Formats: sequence, C-alpha cells, structure tokens
Amino acid sequence: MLEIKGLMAGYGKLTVLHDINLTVQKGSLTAIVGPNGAGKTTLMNSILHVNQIMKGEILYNGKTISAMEPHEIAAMGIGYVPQARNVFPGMTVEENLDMGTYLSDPHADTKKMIEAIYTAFPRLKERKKQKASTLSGGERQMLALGSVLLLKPELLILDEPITGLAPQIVTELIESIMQIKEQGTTLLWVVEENPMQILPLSDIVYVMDGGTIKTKKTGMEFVGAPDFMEMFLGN
Ligand SMILES: Nc1ncnc2c1ncn2[C@@H]1O[C@H](COP(=O)(O)OP(=O)(O)OP(=O)(O)O)[C@@H](O)[C@H]1O
Repeated sequence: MLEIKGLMAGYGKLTVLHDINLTVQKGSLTAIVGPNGAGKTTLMNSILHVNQIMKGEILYNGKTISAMEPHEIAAMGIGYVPQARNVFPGMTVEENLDMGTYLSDPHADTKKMIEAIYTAFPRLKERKKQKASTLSGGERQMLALGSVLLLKPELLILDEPITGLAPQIVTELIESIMQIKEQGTTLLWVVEENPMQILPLSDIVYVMDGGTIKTKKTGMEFVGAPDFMEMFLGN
C-alpha cells in the first residue's frame, strides 16, 4: 500500500533521513521505534510532504505521492494524527467533530458518522458539550483520532498516540485503535512507550536510529529477541 524508496529528507538544508526504504502492507499494523531524535516524526512528516524531500520516492497504492501537496496526499486516503494532538481548543467535542465532517461527501449522513465515532470512543459522547481545552490528554487524543477518522482514511498514521498518558486510558486507546484496524484501516504507528502492549500486535517493526532504518522484524520476533530493550531504546 505504501512504499518508500531511497528517501532522503529533512528541513531546509538539514538532511535528517538517509536512504530510508520501508513498505506498509494493506491491512497491517506497522510500528516504527527508535530513540529520541532518530527521525521517526520526520519520516511521518515526509509521507505527508510537510517537510523537504531531497531524494527518493514515496508511492501510495502504486502512485507517486512524494511530489504532491499535503492536502492532495490527505485526499488520497492518508490520515495523520501528529504528536501535537491537534484539536480546536475553544470548541466543544461536538463542534470539533462537526468540523471533521466538513470535507465529507455532501450526501453523507454526518450525524451517523459522528455517532460511529461516539461508539468507538464513549468518553467523547459523555463529554460532547465540553470544550476541547478542558479534556484530559487521553480524551484529547481520542478527539484528534476521531476527527481524522471522519475523513475515512485507508491508511492512518499515528505519531506516539499514547505517549505520556495514564495506564487506564492507554488500554482504552489501544483497544480502540485495534478495532479501527479490524474494521480495515491500515496503521503506521510510532511507538515510544508501552512496547510490550503494542509491539506483539504489530505485523512489522522497523527500528530507526540516526536517520536510517537499522532493523526490520515481525512484532513477535522483535519482542522475543534477547537484545529487545537495547534495540527499542537504541543503546
Ligand atoms: N522543524 C525542524 N527543523 C529542523 N530540524 C528539525 C525539525 N524537526 C526535527 N528536527 C531535527 O531532526 C532530527 C530528528 O527529529 P525527529 O523529531 O524526526 O525525531 P524523533 O525520532 O521523532 O524523536 P522523538 O522521539 O524525540 O520525537 C532531530 O535532530 C531534530 O532536532
């Protein structure tokens, strides 16, 4: 579904990624791990072309997307939830989700679409009249995810969706994300915390360090490796 070939990318004149080769199979969960500064976020940003691509090619369903504009890439079915958990803080949960339906088909039943998000995230339904600025970190992440899901992405890119959240909400979020996968969405997930909860569920794990891919393993192979923690932490 997604194929990255010989990618060199960065910011302005700064090259962060060197010769990245990566594939994501349709229907899979692919995890990216690596220490701080490895280039994980830069790689996600490159897929959406929000930074500089110096060399190489990114293909989505066989079509080159690396020269396209970010909004054209999103319109092809790639959803991105960045680390910042972007929501409109001054609007209620309900208003945020309404905004998320703005780009949908004019004949779409937007009420039904929002109900489906409330089913996936009951916490959001309970807080629909609450301003997004008053949500907890985990609830805000659910709202950011819900808003992107309204665009019905085929491929969903999640940059550290559970980092810094309380264990109870982490469990809820992982369950919701796995349901999203079961419903047919392909996932590309940057994992920084809770590796034992997520990596065994991952079809493929790529380990990044210093702007390159160091290793590629299946999730079970990765967590079963004797040097698993060293690989995860980049030591
Ligand atoms: N907007 C930017 N301008 C210049 N350099 C940047 C920018 N964003 C990131 N970098 C640099 O690119 C390198 C890789 O950063 P990146 O955020 O991709 O790493 P990461 O693996 O996602 O790290 P973390 O786990 O800490 O989020 C770092 O050295 C960082 O300082």
